[in-house]
Amino acid sequence: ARMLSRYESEFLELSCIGVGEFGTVYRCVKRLDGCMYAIKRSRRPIAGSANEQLALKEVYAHAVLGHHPHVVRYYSAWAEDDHMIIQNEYCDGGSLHDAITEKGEQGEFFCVPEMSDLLLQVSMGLKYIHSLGLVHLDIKPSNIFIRRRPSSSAGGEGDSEEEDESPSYGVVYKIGDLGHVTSISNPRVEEGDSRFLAFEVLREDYTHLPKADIFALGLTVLLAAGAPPLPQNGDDWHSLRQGALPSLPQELPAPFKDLLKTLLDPDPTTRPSASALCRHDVLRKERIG
Ligand SMILES: Cn1cc(CCO)c2c3c(c(-c4ccccc4Cl)cc21)C(=O)NC3=O
Repeated sequence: ARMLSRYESEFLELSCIGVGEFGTVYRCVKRLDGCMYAIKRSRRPIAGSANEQLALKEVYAHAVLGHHPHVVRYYSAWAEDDHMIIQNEYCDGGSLHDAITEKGEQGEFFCVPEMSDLLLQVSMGLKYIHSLGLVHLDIKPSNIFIRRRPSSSAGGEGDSEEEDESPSYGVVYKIGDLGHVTSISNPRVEEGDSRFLAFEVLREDYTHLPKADIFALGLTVLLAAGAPPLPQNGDDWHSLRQGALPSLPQELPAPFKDLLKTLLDPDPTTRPSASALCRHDVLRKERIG
């Protein structure tokens, strides 16, 4: 009988939750601990190819990034049967892209408190990534995953983190897909999705890379606000990078709209850092009493 692969012997595959050129993602139960994991299986990249670099960056980044409540947790990675396999935390709430699409189908979109919650949580994740000298470079709704915080859970992520772990909507956002992560100081930039790409990165100006993540986060929040799908190129692509906000199906209060404009400022130095966003009073949850 053929030797069972580690994947087959250690995990029970429950369902396929994503297919792309990156590979296939499955929802699995680990037989030993009975916990659920998201496992991505991709063809082993050609030795020495750009894809191999991307695959290695992802695992290196996860190894360095350790544990944070707003970064998808990494458990293991290995190669077998000509495949690369990475075992990550399973986020049961789908991606932010799914959430935006579902709302859009009902003619709904995120309200300002929900967008503030999203912006604050992802800023905390970016603050952590940037504090370790790394940048994500592919921030977008389909790379932000959701955990629906169980109302009264025994487990859940370690509440020991210093960050405020009491999400107002019972939703926890986590930054995932670290395939484009690179070092701030000596960057090897593999451009992410062009719809979220900051103009200065297209021009290969890598002097403010953390601000490229902030720009992509600004466009991500715009989509949550109900903005139409983003252009991949052309005049609309450029006008979004000259400070013009697209028309939104809701009137945003000035303080929030102005904050969003600073995230999308053509000048990266004007955009707030992730750390500044975490302290921003527009995002502070007013404490009751
Ligand atoms: C398509 N897709 C759907 C999901 C579940 C959302 O409810 C998902 C996850 C991940 C990933 C993922 C992304 C990039 C690299 C590795 C993985 Cl496992 C992809 C996912 C991941 O790392 N954790 C996930 O939950």
